[in-house]
Amino acid sequence: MFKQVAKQVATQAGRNFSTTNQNNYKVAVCGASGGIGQPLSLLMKLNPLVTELSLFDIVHTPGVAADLSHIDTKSTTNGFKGSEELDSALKGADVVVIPAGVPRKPGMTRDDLFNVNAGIIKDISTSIARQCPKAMVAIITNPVNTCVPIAAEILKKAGVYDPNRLFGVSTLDVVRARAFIGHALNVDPQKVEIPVIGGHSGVTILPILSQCKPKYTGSDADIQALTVRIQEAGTEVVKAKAGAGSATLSMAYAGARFAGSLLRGLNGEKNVIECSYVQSNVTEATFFSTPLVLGKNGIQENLGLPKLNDFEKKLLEAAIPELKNNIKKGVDFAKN
Ligand SMILES: NC(=O)C1=CN([C@@H]2O[C@H](COP(=O)(O)OP(=O)(O)OC[C@H]3O[C@@H](n4cnc5c(N)ncnc54)[C@H](O)[C@@H]3O)[C@@H](O)[C@H]2O)C=CC1
Ligand SMILES: O=C([O-])CC(=O)C(=O)O
Repeated sequence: MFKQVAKQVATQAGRNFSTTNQNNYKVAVCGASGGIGQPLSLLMKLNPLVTELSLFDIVHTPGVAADLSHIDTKSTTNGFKGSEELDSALKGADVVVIPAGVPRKPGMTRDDLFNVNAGIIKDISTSIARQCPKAMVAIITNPVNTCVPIAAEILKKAGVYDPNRLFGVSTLDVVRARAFIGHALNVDPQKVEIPVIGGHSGVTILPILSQCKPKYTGSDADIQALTVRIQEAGTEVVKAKAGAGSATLSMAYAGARFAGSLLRGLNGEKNVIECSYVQSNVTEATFFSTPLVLGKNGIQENLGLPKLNDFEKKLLEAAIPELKNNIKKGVDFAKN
């Protein structure tokens, strides 16, 4: 009877669920009081798969948690403040989303954030290894290209690293590509499908416009300009915010979409596909974003490189050395 009802609900929702759904997950947000953290936590509070929302930051989390806890959704919300409460915040989490750390100001590169943010990722990863070694970990903190290898090394040192459960969040690049293409083609951006592969900074961001659906019909000059706009979209926001930080609201949306996809995969939904920056043997770079099928154990299948045209092959060639440097910097930091 229960199975029948569950199947009916799944069919009504138009989704392909298995009938062994758990439907109750603990999500921890680290950096929950920040420009991304607050709206991201709000969106996670609205996710029906979440039953426990754990908010960690070094400031303000009691207030953020009290505020969100008055929303009439089923999840409980708890705030944890300061490094001494990090372990409690992460204990038993199924998904950990990390937007902790400093953002860019005009004139800075993402790599300029390394000195502050590398240590933050190291500390949070160390606690993850102790408190929720099986969690899906989604790193938003920049430089993503370097922070993900740092987390991998820390988890390796603790003997709990599972490359299928560690993700760099590059979803905002896909979200932006869909927005820009949708508006250029005058179609609903939600109907646009486009892989954005590589990493998450400048030339390492590779929008594969040749594989866009519906077909992107711009001229070669349009393709060149749109590619650069997607690669530099973060800087566009940093400049527009004029010293008040970088993308927060669009990132919260993108982060909630990615965390939501991790939860849907965990919950047995089929065909959940996202691009994300993960350990990879698809190219010479040992971390690389490609489309992934997400499932109960994280990455179920890496769908590999989409078909590339000559222009995109050149973009890939330019990205690899930069990515390799970014990755080495993270590995060296964590090893020493
Ligand atoms: N992956 C992506 O596509 C994007 C990444 N980002 C990155 O996300 C990060 C956060 O950006 P914003 O929210 O705008 O910054 P923010 O400064 O508004 O918030 C950061 C939060 O992290 C907290 N924090 C600092 N140290 C911490 C620690 N040790 N543990 C826990 N929390 C700590 C701060 O108290 C603050 O509440 C930045 O590194 C930024 O570059 C931003 C946009 C897009
Ligand atoms: O540009 C930044 O510093 C923040 C970021 O990663 C983005 O908006 O893509």
